Amino acid sequence: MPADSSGAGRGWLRTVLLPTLVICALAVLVGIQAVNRLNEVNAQARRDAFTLKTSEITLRIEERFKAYRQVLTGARALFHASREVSRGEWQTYVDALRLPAAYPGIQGIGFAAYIRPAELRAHEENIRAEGFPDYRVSPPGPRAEYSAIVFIEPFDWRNQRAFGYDMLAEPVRREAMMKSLELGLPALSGKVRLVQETASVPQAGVLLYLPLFRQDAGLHTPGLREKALLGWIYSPFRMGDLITGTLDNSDTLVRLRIYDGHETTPESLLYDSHPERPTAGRLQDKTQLELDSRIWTLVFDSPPDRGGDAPAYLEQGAIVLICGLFVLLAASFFAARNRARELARIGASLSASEARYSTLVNQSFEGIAALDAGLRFSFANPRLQDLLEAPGETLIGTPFTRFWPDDPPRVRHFTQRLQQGRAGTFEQELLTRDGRSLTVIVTDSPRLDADGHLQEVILTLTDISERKTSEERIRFLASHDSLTGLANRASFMERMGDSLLMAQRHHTRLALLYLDLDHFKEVNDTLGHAAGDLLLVETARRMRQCLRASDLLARQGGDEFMALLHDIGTMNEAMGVAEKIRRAINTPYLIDGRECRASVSIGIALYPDHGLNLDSLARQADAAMYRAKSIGRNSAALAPVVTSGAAPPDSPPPFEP
Ligand SMILES: Nc1nc2c(ncn2[C@@H]2O[C@H](COP(=O)(O)OP(=O)(O)OP(=O)(O)O)[C@@H](O)[C@H]2O)c(=O)[nH]1
Repeated sequence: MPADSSGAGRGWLRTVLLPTLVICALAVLVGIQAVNRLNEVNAQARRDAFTLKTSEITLRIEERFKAYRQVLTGARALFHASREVSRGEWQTYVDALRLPAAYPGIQGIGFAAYIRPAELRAHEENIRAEGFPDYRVSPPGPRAEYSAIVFIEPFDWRNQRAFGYDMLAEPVRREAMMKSLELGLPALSGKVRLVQETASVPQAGVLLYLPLFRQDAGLHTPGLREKALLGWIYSPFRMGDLITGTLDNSDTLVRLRIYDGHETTPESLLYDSHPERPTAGRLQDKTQLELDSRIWTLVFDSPPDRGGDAPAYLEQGAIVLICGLFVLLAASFFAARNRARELARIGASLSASEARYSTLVNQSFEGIAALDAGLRFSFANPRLQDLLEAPGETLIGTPFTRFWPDDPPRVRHFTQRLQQGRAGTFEQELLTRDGRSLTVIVTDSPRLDADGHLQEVILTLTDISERKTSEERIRFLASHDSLTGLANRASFMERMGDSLLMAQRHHTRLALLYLDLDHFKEVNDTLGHAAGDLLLVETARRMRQCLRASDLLARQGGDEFMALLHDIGTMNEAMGVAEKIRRAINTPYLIDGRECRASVSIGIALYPDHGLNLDSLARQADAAMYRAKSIGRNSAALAPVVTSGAAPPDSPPPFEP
């Protein structure tokens, strides 16, 4: 992996993944806490609702018994009101109570008379005399005391099964009856099978007894109460009917089991609302209810779980979803923040880079420009504007080649090369807006689009005008005399070599002139060196004027000059040119406002008359010049004619002015 991509990867881990994982972990913790808390709250709410429901049911059973007790108390009042209660009155009273509708579960209201053994026979005869010839107290057999159900309304077939039944003969009933007698209060029996019970699935039964005493008897001791006892007003209850009638629809979801006493054994089970439920509910409540001297244990079980608590799971799911969304939001937030930071960093880097390049471009000593696809300026840095002497606003949109000298083939080649996307570097002469010429090195870099079309060209222009001038100057100085501008000796000799070759080929005559100013030292000494220079320049100019354009003139050094005359016909012709020069030099000068005079001594050597090569001709001309000096200066002298190897024409004597 490249270093920068691994660096970017580490940055992403640090700025996006890590904080997202932290948020994720926090979200999971918070989510777990929230789910746990929600579960606790839900469980507590269920517990509270369950407890409320069980309290409600307990209270309802208690209230129901209060009402039944009231019924018995009402019946006792009937006895007290009419000293002797007839069977008809009893029936009327019970009918008025509308038992099935108003008191569900109650099997009837009865009266069981208390019978001492001595009264048993009379009792049975009295009842038989009322129209029940088969009446007898059951079960039969001698006992210490008897009771017998004499009234039981409604007197239907079921209750008639209990008619004459001695409840004292049965221990459970007896216990309740004796308890009520002992206390003088209502007493509830334990679990019994009612005499009236005939169902194949019998319900457990209980009976509620209220003792009835003679009205005017003292009752403050058990003995007095026993003496005054007439019997018991009582009600038999079928537990199933009793409790089912007590509960409403919402109660039936709860499993209620009622046990007689403190034990919760199958034997003591009085009622089970849902015997089909094998297991205990998630919530269970147990409470003890004291009802008329009897303890009932009520066991409540919550409804069984049916695939969980849907609303709670929905809420937990919502919390998990919110946590997930929170994590996603956090991840996208950190990623977006990272992207924004990266963009800001790139933006800052681009700005810095742009500022850097802008400075470089604007301060560059090179001309820098951008051209559009039509090779028109779209940008030009200040240096280029200076070079072309054109401000930016006039430059933008102007074709680059407009600054070129008229050269259509060169412009065409340049354009084609760039359109092909080929970069190049070349030297180009430019004409500024003001017409000044300058030489630049152009480096171009074209940029093509994906389809290969030219989009832009970046140009760099380096002004080499000064360098070119210097080079030309150096080249010039290498071959010329700097004071007079004439060719120097080396250059002269080189060109003279060429001239000799031409003369050989074309059989023409050349004349080499050595010219030395006379007494030039005195000029320097009297007028000064600068004046001497001016005189040298002027003498050189006058010499040049005396020559044809094709003739060569050079300064050998000091006050010595050389001239090469081409196509010389005769020696006199050469002498004529020398004389012309002599006279021109001898014409007075005005140097620094002062008139002065000069003269020159000239030696002449002809090709091929006086020599066939450079050296011999130079020697001959030099010697002739010294001869001219020696004969008095301000004159020209011809070299002596050489007889061998040359074709000497006429050989004139030294020329005298
Ligand atoms: N002003 C000036 N003087 C120069 C230059 N080059 C050489 N000279 C002087 O020119 C003089 C040349 O002297 P010569 O040729 O030796 O002697 P002359 O005085 O000309 O006398 P003759 O040649 O014998 O007539 C010297 O005094 C040099 O110093 C120059 O470039 N400028």
